[in-house]
This record gives sequence, C-alpha cells and structure tokens, in this order.
Amino acid sequence: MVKAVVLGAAGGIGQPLSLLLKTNPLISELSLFDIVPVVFGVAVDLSHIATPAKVEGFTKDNDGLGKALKGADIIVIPAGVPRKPGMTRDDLFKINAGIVRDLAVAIATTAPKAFVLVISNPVNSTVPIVAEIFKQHEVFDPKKLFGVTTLDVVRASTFVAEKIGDLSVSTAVRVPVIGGHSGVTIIPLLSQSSHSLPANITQDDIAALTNRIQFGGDEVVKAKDGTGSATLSMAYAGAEFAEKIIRAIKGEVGLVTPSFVHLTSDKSGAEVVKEELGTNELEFFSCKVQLGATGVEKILPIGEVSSFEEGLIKAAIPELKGNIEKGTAFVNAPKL
Ligand SMILES: NC(=O)c1ccc[n+]([C@@H]2O[C@H](COP(=O)([O-])OP(=O)(O)OC[C@H]3O[C@@H](n4cnc5c(N)ncnc54)[C@H](O)[C@@H]3O)[C@@H](O)[C@H]2O)c1
Ligand SMILES: O=C(O)C[C@H](O)C(=O)O
Repeated sequence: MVKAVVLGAAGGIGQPLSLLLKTNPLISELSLFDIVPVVFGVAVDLSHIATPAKVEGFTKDNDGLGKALKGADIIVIPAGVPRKPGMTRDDLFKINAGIVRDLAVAIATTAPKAFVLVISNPVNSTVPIVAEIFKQHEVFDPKKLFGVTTLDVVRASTFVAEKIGDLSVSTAVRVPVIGGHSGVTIIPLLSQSSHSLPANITQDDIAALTNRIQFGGDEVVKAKDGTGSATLSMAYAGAEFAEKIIRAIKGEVGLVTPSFVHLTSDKSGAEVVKEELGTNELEFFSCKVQLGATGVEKILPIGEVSSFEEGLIKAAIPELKGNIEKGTAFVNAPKL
C-alpha cells in the first residue's frame, strides 16, 4: 500500500502529474491538495480512471491539508507560482518560499516520515527551506528529502537523441545532470552520456548543447509567452522520479538517478563528492543518487569529467551556495 500526495494538485503541473500518478499501479491512495476548490473536480475526474489508486481532493477547509497528508508515504510539491518571460527562478522566491515553508510545517507535524519531493522553484532554495523547517521540528531525515531535477535529465536525453538524429533512443539515453536547478547551476555531464555524440561534434556544439540544457526552461517560458512555464514535461519528469522512489520503497535495488539532496557528513558518499567539488561549503548538491527502501542509500561520485565540465562545476558553486544560503536564512533569520 502506497499513499501519494500532491500539494498544488490543481495547477499546470499538478493536474497532469496527478493523472500520471493515478495511472501508476503501485499507488493505492492518491490525495490531491490545493488552495483552489477546482481540486475537488480534478479528484472526481481522476477517480473514474480504472486503476487501483483511491483518489480524494482537499482544500484548506476542515483541516484538508492535515487530512491529505495523514499517512502519506510520498509527497510531491508543485505548489507555487511559475515564471513569466524575463524572470529568473530566483524571482519566484518572494512568493514560493512562504508557500513551501508553510507546507513543510504541515508535513513536519503530520507526515514526518514521508518521502518529500520538491518541484516548486527556486528548487536550489526551496529544498533548503524544507530541510530547515524539518530540523526545527527535529524530524529532518536527509535521506528522504529530494529536489526534483529530473526535467533537466529528461531534456538532456531528448536533446542528445536529437543530436544523434534518432529520437527513438531518447528513453535509453542517460546523461547525468548534476549541480542545481537553475541556469549555470545545471551541469550536464555530456562526457558521461550513455550514447556517444556524433563523431564530428565540435567543442562549440558541446557548449551550445550544454547551454540548451541549462536554459531549456527559458525556451518553454518564452514559447508559452506569459502563461507559465513547463508543466507537461515536468509532470512526466515528476511522475518518473516518483515512480523510482516508490519502486525503491518497495524493495527494488540498484536504482540510480540524479537529485538535489543534502550532502550529509555520514558515510553516504557525500564526502567523496565534496572532495571532488573541492569545497565543504555546499550543503546541497544534485548528485547521482542510489536509492534504497529508506531513501538515499548512497551518493555516488561525480566521476571523471572533461575540462569543459570542470569549468561548469566551478562556475556553478558560488551561485548554488548563495541560493542555498538564501533558503536557509529565510527560515532561520531572527524575527524582528
Ligand atoms: N523543478 C522543476 O524542474 C520545475 C519544472 C517546472 C515548474 N516548476 C515550478 O513548479 C511550480 C508550479 O508550476 P505550475 O506551472 O504548476 O504553476 P501553476 O500556477 O499552474 O500551479 C500552481 C498551483 O499551486 C497552487 N498553490 C498555490 N499556493 C498553494 C498552497 N499554499 N498550497 C497548495 N497549493 C498551492 C495553486 O493554486 C496552483 O493550482 C512553480 O514554482 C514552477 O516554477 C519546477
Ligand atoms: O523554467 C522554469 O521556470 C520551470 C522549470 O524550472 C523548468 O526547468 O522548466
């Protein structure tokens, strides 16, 4: 029995993500929470699909959030505002930081043992916010908190397959994307791609491909022209990541995926990554993570990278550090 919860379930990501989770036969209960009442309609609509999950919708009324979260195994958070053209993900902090903080408080008090998957931007800051709230409530388990960076991985697979000239290989293409989830903090390791790029590819092509993966979100924001950012591809990526977590909970071994996780100081493998990065100053980093039934089983080394990628890593560290500290300070700043 697996209970999954979507917070922000009536939104652009929330609705298709809830649809994909409803079609996942591993989920037995699906609770949908949003602040807008259309979430009830979304839940009724999905409840007619002939798959095992029992679906229910909740708003804030009558402690809906508490009821939605009760007994949750996995909680996915796409609640919050999306970008418009000209905005950075950090520009969303002002609104989304408070939304994510309040949801984290509810999780800490109602479902502290659940796996928490954060989609709301800016991920580099919202994940630290959740961690700090959990620390304050003494329920922080770094193995169970994930920033969802899967869309970067999905984009990398697609764009590499396009370069190869065969989209049919895209689901098999594996490109680790590490770092964070915004602009230069998104670090695709094309040198570690499971599928070789065409032999005639130049360093300029690699730089252009890297840039497209780093700024793929902007491509969608521009195309949607003021009406939002990636929703459908994000729902696909979120459902894929959630499925991996659920399969791991159910005992499947050997699942590896990049995710923005806490670099704990235990023997999880984080020490090796810190050494590779040449800094102890990052509390979070998107790493290749080996999943187990209790969450992050092992953080895998970054491994061998090209000198171009080494430059990307160096360039990402200061921005990532600032984003993480901003999230942490938001929770811990003294109240005046
Ligand atoms: N991690 C990623 O790769 C990634 C990809 C795409 C979008 N995003 C982010 O996901 C977020 C959502 O994007 P969207 O396009 O679905 O936006 P949206 O505006 O379409 O939907 C957001 C939903 O959140 C709900 N909401 C707002 N406050 C809430 C609260 N306190 N509790 C519960 N629900 C609440 C809204 O009512 C709305 O239904 C944005 O911050 C966006 O930047 C992240
Ligand atoms: O670009 C955005 O703001 C949404 C998301 O983070 C994305 O990568 O598509």
